[in-house]
Amino acid sequence: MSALLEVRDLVKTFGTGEAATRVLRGLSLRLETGEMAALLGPSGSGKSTLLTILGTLMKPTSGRHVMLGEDLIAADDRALTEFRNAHIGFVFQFHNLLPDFTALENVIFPTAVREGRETAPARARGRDLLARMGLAERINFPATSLSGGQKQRVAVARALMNSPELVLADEPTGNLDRVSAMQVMELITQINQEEGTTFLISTHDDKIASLCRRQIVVGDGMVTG
Ligand SMILES: Nc1ncnc2c1ncn2[C@@H]1O[C@H](COP(=O)(O)OP(=O)(O)OP(=O)(O)O)[C@@H](O)[C@H]1O
Repeated sequence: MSALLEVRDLVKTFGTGEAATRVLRGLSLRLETGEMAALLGPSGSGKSTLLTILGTLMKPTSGRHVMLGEDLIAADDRALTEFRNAHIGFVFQFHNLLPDFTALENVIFPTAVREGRETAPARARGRDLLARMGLAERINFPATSLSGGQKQRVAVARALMNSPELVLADEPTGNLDRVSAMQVMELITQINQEEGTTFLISTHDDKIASLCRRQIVVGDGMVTG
């Protein structure tokens, strides 16, 4: 395996002066290509902050951040947006689907916006991903008519649309019942194994974490295990 990304000595401080909160305190982490890792740690330990930085949605106060050989600290906003669109997918606890759009429209919408139109290859990729998520029968159903677990599977398909090397998932099963959570994890595992997509999944659930080959524990703003 080779390094997909590495962060070193990450510090993130929110606010200034007496109100300053140092959330990350010199965190270092390396993720190899093809890993499937759980991100664990108590509430407030900095998991979401770390995922936001790894997703290039926010820069750290200081530290190094390299992914696919690119120095993301030096990159400007435009370069970061391009990098993120090409290489990183996101799944959140709340799926954020557009309620009046169908499952397929939700999956291809971000790509269609970026490309300025809906292309036939994008529709084909969207259909294929939804079929792999077990949603072949639901492709043209509006998002509102889907169950919580089905919506989250649409969100996973959306994250995979551009074949990202890295998917960051912030408590993707936090809002699901056990059966739906396991289905989502099975599909993630399958994509990880078949396509070599790297997943970093934050969770409070030990059962979910145990399905990942690696467990990364964050405590007090650093990796503790
Ligand atoms: N934009 C912000 N401004 C100020 N403080 C923030 C901001 N974002 C996060 N924090 C603080 O940083 C700390 C870590 O938050 P973060 O959401 O990263 O933790 P977490 O480990 O993901 O927690 P949880 O498991 O509850 O989701 C918290 O104390 C939070 O209040």
